[in-house]
Amino acid sequence: MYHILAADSIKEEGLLPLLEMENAVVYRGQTDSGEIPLERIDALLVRSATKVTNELLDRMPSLKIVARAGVGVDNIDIEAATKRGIIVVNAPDGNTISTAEHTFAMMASLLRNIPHAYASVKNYEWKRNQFIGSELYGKTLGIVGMGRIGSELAKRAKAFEMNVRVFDPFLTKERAENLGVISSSFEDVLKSSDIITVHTPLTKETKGLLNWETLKLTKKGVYLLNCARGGIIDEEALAEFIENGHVAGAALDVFVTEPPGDHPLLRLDKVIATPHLGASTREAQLNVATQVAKAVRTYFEDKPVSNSINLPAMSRDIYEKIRPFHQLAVQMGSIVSQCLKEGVNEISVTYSGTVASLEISYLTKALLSGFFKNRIDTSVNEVNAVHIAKDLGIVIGEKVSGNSSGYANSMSVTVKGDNRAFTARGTYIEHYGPRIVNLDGFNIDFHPEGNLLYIQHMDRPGVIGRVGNVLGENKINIATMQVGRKEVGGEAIMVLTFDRPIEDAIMSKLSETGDIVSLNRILL
Ligand SMILES: NC(=O)c1ccc[n+]([C@@H]2O[C@H](COP(=O)([O-])OP(=O)(O)OC[C@H]3O[C@@H](n4cnc5c(N)ncnc54)[C@H](O)[C@@H]3O)[C@@H](O)[C@H]2O)c1
Ligand SMILES: O=C(O)CC[C@@H](O)C(=O)O
Repeated sequence: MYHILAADSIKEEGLLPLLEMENAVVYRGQTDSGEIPLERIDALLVRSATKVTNELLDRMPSLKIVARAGVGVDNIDIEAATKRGIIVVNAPDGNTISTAEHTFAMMASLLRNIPHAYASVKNYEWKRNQFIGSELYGKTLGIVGMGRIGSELAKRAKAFEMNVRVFDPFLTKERAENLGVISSSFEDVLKSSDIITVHTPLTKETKGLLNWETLKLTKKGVYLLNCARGGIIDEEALAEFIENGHVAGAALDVFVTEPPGDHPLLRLDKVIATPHLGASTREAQLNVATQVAKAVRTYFEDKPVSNSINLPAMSRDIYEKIRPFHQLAVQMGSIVSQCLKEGVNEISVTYSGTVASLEISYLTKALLSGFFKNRIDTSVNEVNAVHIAKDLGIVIGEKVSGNSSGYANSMSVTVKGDNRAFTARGTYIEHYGPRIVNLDGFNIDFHPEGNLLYIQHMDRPGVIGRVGNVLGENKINIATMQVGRKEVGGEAIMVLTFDRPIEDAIMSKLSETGDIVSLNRILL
């Protein structure tokens, strides 16, 4: 049974994909209410109120997925989640239109004094001269951050015949042309805009993007808007620039601390504000809740989850192509881990043939998860495998090669330890499934599954028979057996599969049969 917590008043209707699951129980409530069995929760759905901190994650040891019903994930400690192997997903486009419309409404309200005029009329006043505003028509709107919301806002501004200048370091010339906007430098946007609005995520780079220095570059009488995240415009600097008359007014939907309490900006008449309402429409809330509920359900159904923040994005089509190799990668990681029983310093994976054109970084992560599974206590998966490798000081290599050794596709992994290295090569053959075709330089061909025994021995008459005898005497049935050698009379290998694991006592007997170099049980 999966235990799912939907916090932060996520729209109930959107939870339907989860409520319909027979093997899930959905709790509603806050993580700090004391009423939720946090230690049992497998999936956590949040909006912006819940802060998914390292401490909260410590109290949720069963957590596997955090789903943010919205865009910004700055309320989630992604690093801490990733280290624990917790997948983080968001709903990136469900509230785009709502937020763009809200920003537009804020802009119009600000320039036409609507909140102030409304309050005055409600106070039975009729002061028409006091609320003279400005037209949007012909004004230059500077948009900082031309992603989903910035782009939708630009379209609306164009419809109002505004000039749109934008700054986004990742905006291509072609996209700017398609949107009919002028792509400029940040400085140029600051200097030329009558109204500036920010639509970037809150990151180390964007925190205080508009600050004491950059605000000086703006036009006197500029209007500023922040419907993205508190702190992108430095709040203290903004208050000062409004008070000294440089900034004509500001519209804020977001604050560094929410709710902002008795905030200096709220005492200023030229500031209009809403309580983080950008995404607060029925449509957006249904969209984002449905998107994340579907993502969580998909995850529990063991299917690829789109919109993951800490895994490569993958469509269903791409996943279907990668799926067979994914299983092979996990098995290969596990095989090399069990065959080289010592600390490793380096793991290098080489892809060739058809697999090389797929999302190989995902396969490398899968291989690492297979490698670490039997080595460390922490639950390890594609999300945290690279972190774990880094923490252990293991160097990860990943490359594509033109040499697939005659196979349509091939994956090869070499692990280097303090004393020796070990290599395995695998391939996926249509209708046959995954095959291991080389172990430690020996050509072989076996299906990587179940209880295996990997024996390195001298290529001498009688070795195979003696191994068979020991197993037969101990009533162990050999399911399959493959042999490989490099040269006659040199070293050779056997890979045997069984219906049950081989006990320690039998391993000792096998090691004593003569001409055995090494024995390794492999459990896949
Ligand atoms: N007020 C609300 O309720 C509400 C609702 C939704 C989103 N948001 C906020 O709006 C932000 C934008 O949302 P979106 O869906 O458009 O995201 P997005 O990822 O589509 O767009 C963000 C854009 O910012 C650009 N960017 C990043 N760093 C930049 C920098 N230093 N300078 C200029 N541009 C930079 C990126 O290239 C990207 O194009 C979100 O991160 C979220 O914090 C707020
Ligand atoms: O949950 C909300 O209402 C806010 C969402 C918004 O800030 C976002 O980043 O998507």
